[in-house]
Amino acid sequence: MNLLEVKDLTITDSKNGEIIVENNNFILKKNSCLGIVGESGSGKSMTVKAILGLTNPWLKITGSAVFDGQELVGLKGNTLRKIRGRRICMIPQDAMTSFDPLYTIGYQMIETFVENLGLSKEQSKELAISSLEKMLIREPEQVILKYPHQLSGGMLQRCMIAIALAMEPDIIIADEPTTALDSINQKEVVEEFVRLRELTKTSLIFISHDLGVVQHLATDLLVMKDGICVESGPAEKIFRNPSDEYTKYLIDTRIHLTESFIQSMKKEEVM
Ligand SMILES: Nc1ncnc2c1ncn2[C@@H]1O[C@H](COP(=O)(O)OP(=O)(O)OP(=O)(O)O)[C@@H](O)[C@H]1O
Repeated sequence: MNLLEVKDLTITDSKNGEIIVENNNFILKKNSCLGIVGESGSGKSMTVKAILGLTNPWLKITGSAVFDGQELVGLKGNTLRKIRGRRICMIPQDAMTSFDPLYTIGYQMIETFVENLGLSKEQSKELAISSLEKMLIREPEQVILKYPHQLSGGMLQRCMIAIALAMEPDIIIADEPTTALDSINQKEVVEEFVRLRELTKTSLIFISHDLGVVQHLATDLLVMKDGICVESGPAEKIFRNPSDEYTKYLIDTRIHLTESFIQSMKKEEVM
């Protein structure tokens, strides 16, 4: 079943007439993961922000994005805010800036659950701890007492994923969630997303410029370049037999990078 159906989504900067994203089309099926890939500035973030009504007012959005039977393009105020908070959750690039430095992680998780799920403070605290446990975070009772600066970027990102998990949304959108992390934390966070997909029936849109990251998760792919979708379809098929030159380039660079990484690891082993 299609959960989100995007048709001819176009974003134009009304200040200068520049087209930022042109005629984007894709479908997110229930219980699937759509990977949106492409280099920086190709329009990946803009595409999802437009769907969620998070773009600046001078950007004109045309086309359609139907979520569970409801058109999102042109939807205003409270209705969209409710969908955004509860049914579609967005995990940002940098968790460090998403948490308020003045409050503990627990306080912020509890506030979110009280407000969005209508739970009591006590129930919200229990949910905070159990959702951190599901993300295999050790000593969650201690973690919720910490302030953001006392935790690593990877840990904060895992807390973000735990919040999204607890909200049980229909869709989680993760916008380059590993970009701000070092490679060890990146690997861990990707593993959390794999676990999240196994634990829940939540559908996922995972944005990344790194095909290697997406490869572990995506069931479907959308490849973007200069605001245009150059290729889309089942991930396995695209990885096996890409039809677009740019997709081929992305896959080749990825293979090259992986090979040089393996070679450098071998060298270190010899030394
Ligand atoms: N507020 C804005 N007004 C006008 N143009 C914008 C605005 N924000 C971004 N853009 C432009 O839109 C284009 C697409 O940006 P977008 O952030 O979607 O790219 P991206 O593929 O997500 O890149 P990244 O991986 O760096 O996040 C860029 O050329 C950018 O300069």
